[in-house]
Amino acid sequence: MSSQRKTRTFEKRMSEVLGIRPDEVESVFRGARPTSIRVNRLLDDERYRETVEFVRDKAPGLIPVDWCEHAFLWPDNDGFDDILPLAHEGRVYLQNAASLIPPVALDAQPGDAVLDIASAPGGKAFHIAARVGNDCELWLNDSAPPRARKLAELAELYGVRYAELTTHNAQYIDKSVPAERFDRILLDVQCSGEGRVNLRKSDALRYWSEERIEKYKFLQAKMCDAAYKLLKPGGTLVYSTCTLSPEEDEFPVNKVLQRHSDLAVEPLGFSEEEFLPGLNSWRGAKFDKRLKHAVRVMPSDVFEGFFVAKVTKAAS
Ligand SMILES: C[S@@+](CC[C@H](N)C(=O)[O-])C[C@H]1O[C@@H](n2cnc3c(N)ncnc32)[C@H](O)[C@@H]1O
Repeated sequence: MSSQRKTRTFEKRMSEVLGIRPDEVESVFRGARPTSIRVNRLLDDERYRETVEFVRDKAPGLIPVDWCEHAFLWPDNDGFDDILPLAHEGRVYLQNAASLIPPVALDAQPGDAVLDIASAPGGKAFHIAARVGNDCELWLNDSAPPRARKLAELAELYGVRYAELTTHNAQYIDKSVPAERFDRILLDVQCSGEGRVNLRKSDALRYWSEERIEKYKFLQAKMCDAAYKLLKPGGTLVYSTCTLSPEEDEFPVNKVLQRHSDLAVEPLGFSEEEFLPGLNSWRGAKFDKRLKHAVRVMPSDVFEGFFVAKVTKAAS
């Protein structure tokens, strides 16, 4: 497909998904989304305080995130060169603010058994560990061995303790890991990445296609089903993507809701103006009404496009 035709296909799809005109899509997907800063709460108290003071001094435009402790929006990314070395020392984690949502939604508690099924490079897993001061039994998994090795290095840098690091394929992970083992599971899957598309770049859609979306859709549904089996009764599963196509967002969650009657979709409990409810239909497919509690993050000057659903399993 020519790149112009691909761009038109993308614009048409995103205009339908976001409820905007095709000619408005370019302005939504026009830009570099700034990184946010999460100060690593696993640092000792003094180093933590020093780090907060340093970043606030070098980046006076920081805005604390009211639903996420130790994190700041950084709209202008002013002072970036001063702050970047802190990331190389494990003192801050730099990522788009949308990536702060899943660990907060997961809300792991001290002592929980937690599995992050697609962990690398580790931003969300490290955030989960930091929220409970390493007081959880954290299992990390990523099917790509080189990425898993990097994850192990970064976990050490950020002072994150984990119980296991495995390289299972998420869609079959239930064959290797005991059933009903975890209180909390994060499934932050590989996706078509539409939330990160910057249409100003000539190769922005190089890896994007509707065929790829169809392929991911079935894989992601299998991953959700495998994750369901590993979740304890009373446990919480957070499913997230950095994409906006309903095939990769509502569809896999809808499938797992259809298959298992003991699941519910919970509201996240915090919000931003970019947070929109999950869809209840898409191109003829109807979704479970409870998916309105899922959150689609509209791309903005702060957030990348993102999707998060918080699913709970009834206690037995
Ligand atoms: C969106 S990234 C995860 C980002 C990570 N959660 C974080 O916060 O840093 C998706 C990850 O899934 C891994 N992956 C891809 N296919 C997989 C599969 N079938 N099973 C498990 N992991 C997979 C990729 O190697 C990649 O690291």
